[in-house]
Amino acid sequence: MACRFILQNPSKRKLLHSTFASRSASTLVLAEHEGGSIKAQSLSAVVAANSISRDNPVSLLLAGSGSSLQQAAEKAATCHPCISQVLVADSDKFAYPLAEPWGKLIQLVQLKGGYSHVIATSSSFGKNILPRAAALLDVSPVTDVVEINGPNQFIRPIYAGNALCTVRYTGASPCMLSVRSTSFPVPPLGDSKSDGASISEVDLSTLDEESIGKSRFIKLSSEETDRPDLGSARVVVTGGRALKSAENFKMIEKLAEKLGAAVGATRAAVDAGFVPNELQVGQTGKIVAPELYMAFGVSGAIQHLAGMKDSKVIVAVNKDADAPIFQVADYGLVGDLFEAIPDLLEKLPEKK
Ligand SMILES: Cc1cc2nc3c(=O)[nH]c(=O)nc-3n(C[C@H](O)[C@H](O)[C@H](O)COP(=O)(O)OP(=O)(O)OC[C@H]3O[C@@H](n4cnc5c(N)ncnc54)[C@H](O)[C@@H]3O)c2cc1C
Repeated sequence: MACRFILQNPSKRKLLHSTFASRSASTLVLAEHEGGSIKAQSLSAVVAANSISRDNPVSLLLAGSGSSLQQAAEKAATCHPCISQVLVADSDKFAYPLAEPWGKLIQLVQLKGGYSHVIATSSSFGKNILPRAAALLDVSPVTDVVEINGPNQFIRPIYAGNALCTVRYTGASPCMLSVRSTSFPVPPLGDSKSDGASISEVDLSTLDEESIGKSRFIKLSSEETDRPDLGSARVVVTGGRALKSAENFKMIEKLAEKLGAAVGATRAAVDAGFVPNELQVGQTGKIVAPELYMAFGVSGAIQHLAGMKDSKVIVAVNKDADAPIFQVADYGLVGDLFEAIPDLLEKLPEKK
């Protein structure tokens, strides 16, 4: 499969972009930050950027407002030797990741910096922002990349992860990519031997209210939890429809608590109202690849496997010996989860 473009006005495009093949690589990474630090997923995007070519200066774009943005920028400047500069867009307009202002920001930064590649993670942030920025830049993004083989060749899953497709990007610059963070291991923070990248403010004077768009942030509803983030947890405990009720699903939560794990769910469990949508793992949920994935009462439908089959060790408990989950499981127990989970809870030590 090749990415091709239908150019409505090719001469106009030439003003904005040099052709992809003629440029040496330089990459803009769109980074997310929280509590004064870069999110681990964004560090995966840096690792991905670094694998495009050896000589590939990486610029990190951070946007938001307040002191936590500046803290994140300072940490980002030393977090990986390939980062040559950190660009900071400090404005209330970027306090929340709305696609409209972010799209305009990326367009502004790209037109000034002329990057060959723009990379974000395939998180809800990247999925929201990248397509709008790509439309503004008149290019077609390559999404869900799991492997990078040079500046214009990428591997991405298709058919719910049942096949891998090699994409040769033949379009104009920038080549915009969203990458699966689970496929690009995160380096430890602060292990850079370099003195640190330069930090510069993005000149936002040309971004007026009108160009920013009409969307407004209203509110964010999120659950306060001490549990690790599902997308980056080392251990995930998932429950399926077999749990039967939200009350029973609490067993999964208790087990996760004892193991210091994140909680996951199948779509059937989410649709039945046992847990909120943000816990769904799979094709239309989160993609995870923890060191240990434990699945209780999960059949292993193809759409669920698409979100977890790259986990290092998979443990499945299902009373049906023919359940497809056992085809990907490293350890399987044919049995009743209503016996297995209480047994585990009893035998596991209390979390300190
Ligand atoms: C376009 C599309 C996108 C989708 N996206 C997703 C997605 O992102 N994520 C996702 O998960 N699904 C997704 N689905 C749905 C998917 O096809 C399955 O329907 C869903 O994953 C099934 O969830 P489940 O395994 O919990 O339920 P079921 O398939 O009903 O399986 C329940 C399992 O529990 C076992 N069981 C029952 N009782 C017990 C017990 N007491 N002890 C132990 N085992 C027991 C049964 O043997 C069975 O294997 C999608 C579907 C479509 C069409």
